[in-house]
Amino acid sequence: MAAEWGYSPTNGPDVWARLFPQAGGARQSPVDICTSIASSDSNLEMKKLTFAYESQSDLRILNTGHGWKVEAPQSGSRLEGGPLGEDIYQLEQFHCHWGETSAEGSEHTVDGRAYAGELHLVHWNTTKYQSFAEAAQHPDGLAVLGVFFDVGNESNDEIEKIVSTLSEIKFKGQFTDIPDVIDPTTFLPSGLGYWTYLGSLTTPPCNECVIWIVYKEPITVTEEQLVQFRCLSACSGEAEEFIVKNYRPPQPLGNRALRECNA
Ligand SMILES: Cc1ccn(O)c(=O)c1
Ligand SMILES: [Zn+2]
Repeated sequence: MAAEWGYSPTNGPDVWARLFPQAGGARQSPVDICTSIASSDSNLEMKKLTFAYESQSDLRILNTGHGWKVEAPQSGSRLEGGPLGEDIYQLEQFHCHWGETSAEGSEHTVDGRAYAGELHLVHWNTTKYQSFAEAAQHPDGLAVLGVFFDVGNESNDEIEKIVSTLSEIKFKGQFTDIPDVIDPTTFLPSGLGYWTYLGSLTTPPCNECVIWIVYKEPITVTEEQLVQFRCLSACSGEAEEFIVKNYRPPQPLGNRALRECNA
């Protein structure tokens, strides 16, 4: 039975490549965003990144054993423009990465600085591919919007809708429906400037199929909300092994272009 990957010293990011060869590739994510080498590109300003999401209720949230994930296949959603060429990408799911304390937790870092967490809105290329699974096999198959979390005093109402369900999915494999209406647009910061580069999934099998779009401006969550994330269990049974961290550290950017758009 393949060893279960995770984030501990014996099954974490340092050893993923043994079981998942792509994890050792040259186009891996996350990366440290070195702002001094980010190049602005007028094409990104001209072809504005646009998104349109539906508000949905009864979305299913599950405990994957590596965190929470909201399944949000939205045939009516559209992410296009910016670095996405002529293709239209559709929302599939969103989830989050966090750390043991709020001093860490994001996957991407900015000039070496980590944020307290990072939300990923995962989309797939419906112009070229017939399914999410097929898209994940191609270099332009997925587009992931990354949004950093800063810790502040105001609770994030949309994140609170997620937090309020976590007691029902304490154990790996459990799922429930989020009764509240979720509007993914509310997860996005007010300032829409972003960095973009070609990368990968940040969890095994680490397919090199993602066009990353990481917003510069963080959104705010509270420490209490992050504490609730850390109470999820990585196990399905009684043995409680809390998911206190589920972020992959930055990988080499290599000779990849890092572009920015100050929308
Ligand atoms: C599809 C996928 C899987 C894992 N992660 O972390 C992502 O951000 C996207
Ligand atoms: Zn992710």
